[in-house]
Amino acid sequence: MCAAPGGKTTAIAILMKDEGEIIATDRSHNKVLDIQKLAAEMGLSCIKTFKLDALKSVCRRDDIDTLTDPCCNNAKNDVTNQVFDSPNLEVEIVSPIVTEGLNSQTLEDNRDEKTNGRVYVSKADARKNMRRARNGPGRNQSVGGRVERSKGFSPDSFDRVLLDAPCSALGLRPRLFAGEETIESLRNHAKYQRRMFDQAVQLVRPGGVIVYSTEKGYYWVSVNRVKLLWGLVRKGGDNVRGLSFSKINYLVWSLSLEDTLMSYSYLLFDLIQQPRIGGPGLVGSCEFPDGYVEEWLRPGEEELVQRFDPSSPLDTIGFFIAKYMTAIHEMLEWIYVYFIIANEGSRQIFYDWPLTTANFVSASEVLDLLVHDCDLATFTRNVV
Ligand SMILES: C[S@@+](CC[C@H](N)C(=O)[O-])C[C@H]1O[C@@H](n2cnc3c(N)ncnc32)[C@H](O)[C@@H]1O
Repeated sequence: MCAAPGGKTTAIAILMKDEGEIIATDRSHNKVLDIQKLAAEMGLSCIKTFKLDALKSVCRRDDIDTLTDPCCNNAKNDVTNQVFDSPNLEVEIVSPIVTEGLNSQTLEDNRDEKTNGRVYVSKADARKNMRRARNGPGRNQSVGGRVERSKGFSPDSFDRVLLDAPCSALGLRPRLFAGEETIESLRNHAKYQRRMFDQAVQLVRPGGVIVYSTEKGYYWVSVNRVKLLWGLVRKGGDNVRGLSFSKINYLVWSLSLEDTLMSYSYLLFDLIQQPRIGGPGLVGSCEFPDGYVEEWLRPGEEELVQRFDPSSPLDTIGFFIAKYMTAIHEMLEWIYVYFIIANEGSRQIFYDWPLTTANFVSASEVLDLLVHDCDLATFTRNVV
């Protein structure tokens, strides 16, 4: 997910010796072309690319039920069948677009001379221009190409998911400190990334693996420094210099099952050890000026993630990686069960089940129930 321009995708394909199957998706049409181009340059053929908004990576249940969605017409088939046997995939042809130099000035440049220099741009065009400015034309700006647009994939249909979430670009060279973000924008960014993660959770099969990576400045900012920066924020307004509030620590926090969980899917995942090349994550919490407290990692969790700190002796950009494996992993015999209340179809209310030995049940029993949408009655009958 969020695969363009394809650096990690092609690296994975090489590790797989160009065997098996990799689905690489990105929401930007031109960037999907970049993945194709890179894969072709490297002579890799196991990569299939799609234009797909990561927030809509999972096809809707009614699409599965009504068999109308070409990508989801056979929920139990593997990815290959869902996607490539489908005759109805939409194919977009990109015509060459000239977007060189497109920036915030673009709207200004859209002046209609007949209106004496007054700017008239329809809202739709303005949005389109903004999108192009944000996504960029990609390296293939003068070359048209075919991009298949996916309508999403069935739940549980991937062995592994790499979500390389878009970042706020803080902590990236050359502009480590851009100072353009506001508290609100950073929080929204975190929510956006969390929604993507939620999709990844649904896509991966039980027992599968998710790797979440993002280029962030946040993780290399020490707790004290955050507090210091917040001091500056209070003084200087809403502009957070060089500081990006991020989501993965929050996710990890959720995954520690101490928070109200957004989705029961999180119950199924656990951080796992990984080859260590970066430093530990941040432990503690951060209080925002409005009183909101963001919890970071709990003691013991910091070694399960990797944080790359540009201010350390490592020659690195700010970066963060966490790897999750579903709790069905054989090493995990038990999981802590939360009550899931099927609140008229929505499973958003969670009640903590007191932590006693009696309340531990076999992971496979619970997972069987949780993975398949069960209602409270079934859950109670079978587990409680
Ligand atoms: C950090 S870059 C990915 C880098 C890539 N994984 C690599 O290693 O070459 C983030 C990507 O996320 C894409 N992106 C941003 N929002 C998206 C969304 N909602 N759905 C899909 N892709 C998105 C951007 O177009 C961008 O290509």
